[in-house]
Amino acid sequence: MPGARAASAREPTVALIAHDRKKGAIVALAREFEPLLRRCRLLATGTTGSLVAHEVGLAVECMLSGPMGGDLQIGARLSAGEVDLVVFLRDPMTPQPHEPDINALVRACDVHDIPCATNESSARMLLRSLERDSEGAADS
Ligand SMILES: O=C(CO)COP(=O)(O)O
Repeated sequence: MPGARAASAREPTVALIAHDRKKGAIVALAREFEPLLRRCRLLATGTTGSLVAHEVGLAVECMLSGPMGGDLQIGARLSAGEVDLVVFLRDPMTPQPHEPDINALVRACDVHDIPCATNESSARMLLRSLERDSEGAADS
């Protein structure tokens, strides 16, 4: 996958983002993949990042909170080639005031062909794949 492109040259950068009703799910995912995520560079929107850092003890570079422009900041980093994988647990049941920013980030993933998981099952698949890639890189 495209994320593997950069994984061999440097540690992969993973962006973590979750809407409020998905905060518990992102913390659970971060706990589940903690050994992998510890070997990655992590970016996150503000509240998500603080929560993951506090609850799981991972080092996270926090952007602004999503509604204040954090999704756009991650989109800019991604467009500059600095993000390898995005986990964006969106809440499909709650309208968001910054819907255009959310769409812009998901669009940036499509424009730059960066894997983007928007639910927990797909996040697990992508993170497992990254895990396998990083184990392969460690073996070679
Ligand atoms: O709103 C978000 C993503 O669109 C998430 O932002 P926070 O992590 O700051 O809650």
